[in-house]
Amino acid sequence: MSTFPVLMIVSAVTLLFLFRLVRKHKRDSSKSYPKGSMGFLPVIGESLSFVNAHKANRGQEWVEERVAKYGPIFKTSLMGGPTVFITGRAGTKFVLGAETEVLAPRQPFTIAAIMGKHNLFEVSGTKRYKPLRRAMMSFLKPDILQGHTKLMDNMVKARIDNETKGKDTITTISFMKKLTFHVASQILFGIADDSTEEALYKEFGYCFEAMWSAPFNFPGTTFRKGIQARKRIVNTMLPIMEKRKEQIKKGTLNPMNDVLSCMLSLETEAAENGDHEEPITMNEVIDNFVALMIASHDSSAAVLTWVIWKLAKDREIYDNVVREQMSIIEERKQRQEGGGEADGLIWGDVSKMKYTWRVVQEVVRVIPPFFGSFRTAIKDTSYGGYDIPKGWQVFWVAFSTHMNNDIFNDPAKFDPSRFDSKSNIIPPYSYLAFGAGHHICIGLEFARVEALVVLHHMVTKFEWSLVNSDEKLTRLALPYPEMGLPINLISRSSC
Ligand code: HEM
Repeated sequence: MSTFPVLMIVSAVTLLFLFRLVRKHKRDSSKSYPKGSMGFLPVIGESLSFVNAHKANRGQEWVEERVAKYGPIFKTSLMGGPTVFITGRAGTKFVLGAETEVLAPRQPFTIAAIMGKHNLFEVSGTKRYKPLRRAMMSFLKPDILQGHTKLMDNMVKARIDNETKGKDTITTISFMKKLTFHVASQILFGIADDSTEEALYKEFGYCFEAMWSAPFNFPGTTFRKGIQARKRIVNTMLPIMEKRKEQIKKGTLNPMNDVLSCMLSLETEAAENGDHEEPITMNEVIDNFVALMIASHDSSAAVLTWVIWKLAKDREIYDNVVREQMSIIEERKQRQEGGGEADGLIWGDVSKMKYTWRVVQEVVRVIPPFFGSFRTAIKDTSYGGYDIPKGWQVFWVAFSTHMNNDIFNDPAKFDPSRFDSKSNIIPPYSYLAFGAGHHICIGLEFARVEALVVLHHMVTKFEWSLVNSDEKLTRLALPYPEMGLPINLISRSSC
């Protein structure tokens, strides 16, 4: 065969390639990208240096170094992709207030694989986001949660009594993880059977580890163990969900019983009514069960652990919290004597725990459970004079407003009174412990009630001291005490 046609084809392809390259270069050189370093290694970029700094609780320094060098908007390469960090209140407002059609939350590969492709974080920016969020919110709104306060109170009290019986030391993080998992299982998901809860607790433990592991799906890897655990979770939950769907259909189960039933009832209703909105599918319910369990219990456990730490460190704050909680007990006694509500906390009691809640808010201002999080540009966009091309990641950072002197006066000082809304107004997009804008945490009210109920029982039952007074903070995604925060418990009856 003559070589001429082959040469012609090769030349044409080469010319086309060169033409495209020049066009791309021209296009790119007309763009203005933020300053910054993409690291030396392709794909890895600056991921290792960021993750190491983050783990050692030097994430803030890592960001501040780059802000000093490149400005409040800088580029880097993280988790396999070009990433723009946007700091400060106006920048945070841009990121968190952006429509999901422009910037959508997307999780790194390992997290998305564990939570499933239909989870709320992954589907934002698609038409499935709104019906799913609505289904969850129908249970998580305050007027529905009110009805569950008593049950939560009984459950928390019983679990704390049981888990501390005969013990004078507990490891706070594992104690709180089990407690918040228990509350989430029963109240959020209606799982009342202890052995199912225990089995799920173990499986979710593998899932957590896998979410932050290297994405290698080979036998024996942490990621593979998480994927297998997820499969077992699905196998455990599917028959439970099928049974519950039947009960809702027959009218023997109130769909407002828990968030899982809310999602299942929408599936049932939409399927029966032939609604034009596509019904929520079983796959969507299961993925969002996994995502909600992960979103709900670990963050609450981390927050409670740091509040316990703070209360052990700061006697004045601790005394103020104790005073408020003891007054709730006093009021309850008076209520009972007057023939009112029987034993136990009710919604009205929780609403009075204003100081304790301000302490929690201040703890998560100083130690935000989420350092920040990713968005992905769904289309080309720009901010602050810089272009952000489609596909690039954008990262918002909580401390950049939490530690800003212009927003929080003397930000290094621990001062719960900043959250007293009568004397202070915190500008929008400044306090980011629970996010802000379109994706603000839907579990905030649940987390608030849970934290207050747990703290009520802890401070009215015990005094405590830290086993290691200088325990360090380490971060995976969430902030954990390096040694799990062991504390010595002294029962109040023996104080
Ligand atoms: C103290 C505990 C909690 C903290 C600190 C927390 C924090 C956050 C933050 C910072 C976000 C925003 C993430 C972003 O914009 O990228 C968020 C979103 C979310 N949280 Fe929470 N959360 C907590 C408890 C809960 C609970 C109890 C639930 C469920 C019952 C929950 C469910 C969610 C969901 C589903 C979203 C995504 C909302 C959306 O994209 O529309 N969280 N949370």
